[in-house]
Amino acid sequence: MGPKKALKHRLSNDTEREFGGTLGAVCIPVFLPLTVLFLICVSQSPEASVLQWPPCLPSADQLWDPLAPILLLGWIGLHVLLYLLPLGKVSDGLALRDGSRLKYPINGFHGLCISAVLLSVLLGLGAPLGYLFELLVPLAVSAIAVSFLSSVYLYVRSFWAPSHALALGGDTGNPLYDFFIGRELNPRIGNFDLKYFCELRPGLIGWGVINLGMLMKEAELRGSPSLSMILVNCFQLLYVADALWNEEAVLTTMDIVHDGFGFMLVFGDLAWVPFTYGLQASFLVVHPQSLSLLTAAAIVALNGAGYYIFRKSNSQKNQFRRDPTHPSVSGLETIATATGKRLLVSGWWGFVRHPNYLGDLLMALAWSLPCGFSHLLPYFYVVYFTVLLVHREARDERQCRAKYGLAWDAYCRRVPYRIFPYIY
Ligand SMILES: NC(=O)C1=CN([C@@H]2O[C@H](COP(=O)(O)OP(=O)(O)OC[C@H]3O[C@@H](n4cnc5c(N)ncnc54)[C@H](OP(=O)(O)O)[C@@H]3O)[C@@H](O)[C@H]2O)C=CC1
Ligand SMILES: CC(C)CCC[C@@H](C)[C@H]1CC=C2C3=C(CC[C@@]21C)[C@@]1(C)CC[C@H](O)C(C)(C)[C@@H]1CC3
Repeated sequence: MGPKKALKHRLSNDTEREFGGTLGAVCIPVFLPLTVLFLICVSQSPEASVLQWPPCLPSADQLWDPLAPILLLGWIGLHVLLYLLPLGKVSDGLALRDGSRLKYPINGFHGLCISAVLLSVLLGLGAPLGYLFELLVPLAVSAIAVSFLSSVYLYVRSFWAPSHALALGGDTGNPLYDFFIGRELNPRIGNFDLKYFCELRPGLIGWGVINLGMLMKEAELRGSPSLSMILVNCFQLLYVADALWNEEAVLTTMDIVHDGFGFMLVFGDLAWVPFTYGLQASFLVVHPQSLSLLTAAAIVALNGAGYYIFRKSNSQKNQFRRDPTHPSVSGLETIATATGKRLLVSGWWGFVRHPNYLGDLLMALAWSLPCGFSHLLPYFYVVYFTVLLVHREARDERQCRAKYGLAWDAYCRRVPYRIFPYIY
């Protein structure tokens, strides 16, 4: 067997399959879109019960509104234009397997600001943003349809990509699994990077706009937005703005460096994030909560603590990976690995092995608490996110052990807890 054939053979047979392998790849694309529709429906129903039987699902006539695909495609089109604007700097991604580095525009925050200005103009002209509440289900249906169509396009075009441009785990030869997990690592049309574009722009900023729509709806119904709604909007907008302000850091995340671009990420970016991450806001439209100033202050403090840990730890690692001699990280204790890269064992990364996940989870809790304790639905994000991050931590751990071998074991002995100190 020639070396090329041998590599293909190894990838088809030995590649460890993620997310339950073929079964997961068949079930997730059916189950998760239904979950999105179910959760929106529950959040808008008077009972808001996730345990209700039969489960709450929108009726056929609620699924479609011709305005939804127009708004969605217009929104994506706007962000394509904003991505192409020659604003901000251009940054290099990490080195690819063939040694080359791709170039990425760092202008997502400009995109957010321009979207905010356009939205303010529309609101000034009397655009009924609160109508997004009624449009949520048809918009989600359109986003799901766009995710499926885009994933088919990505799968088909990946057969024209050279083998070094494929994700290591995405070329197993099983069409269902490869469609789901993504074959091509960095699919591009010219210089336009499809994965990088979807990761931070239409879905993430769309999430902020949907939240604002829920706030306007609440103001329409009750005269003014509630303190709970304001907190949820501010916390989640801070998260979105932070991601775009630190856009360059996304170039070193697992999604960009390691994962192929297939259904999982396309759907995650375009449908899952905008329509499930802000469920607290649509819940609050129908289920108003009263919040004392003291409770609100405690929740703000929790979100602040979570944000501080999340931001500081992500920035520390990013700085260390980009320039380990920088004064802010040069004094930290590290251990050497056989790859030449070093691992931090003091500072945030000496506290637990994933301090950034800890901060993210504290914020997730702070986003749900303004909704009170009467229903489970607002806590969906905390539960889902805990599962996602525990699973993600295990994937990362496997990859780091394969990459760093004994040095990774030494790091684990030195920093025994993964996410929660003394617990996990
Ligand atoms: N809101 C959401 O839905 C989601 C949010 N997130 C957030 O995204 C952020 C990024 O997360 P993610 O991409 O999963 O991974 P991380 O940013 O945690 O990166 C993991 C990588 O960091 C490097 N690393 C690990 N330990 C050390 C160390 N001690 N010293 C130096 N480098 C180390 C390794 O890569 P290498 O050594 O190769 O550099 C490892 O593969 C997190 O804050 C997370 O909470 C993530 C998923 C979903
Ligand atoms: C559909 C499945 C259940 C799972 C899909 C997972 C995706 C939704 C997430 C995988 C990694 C993500 C990241 C962010 C959003 C969610 C997805 C796409 C992120 C952009 C959120 C903002 C953060 O600041 C970040 C660090 C930039 C995140 C990067 C990872």
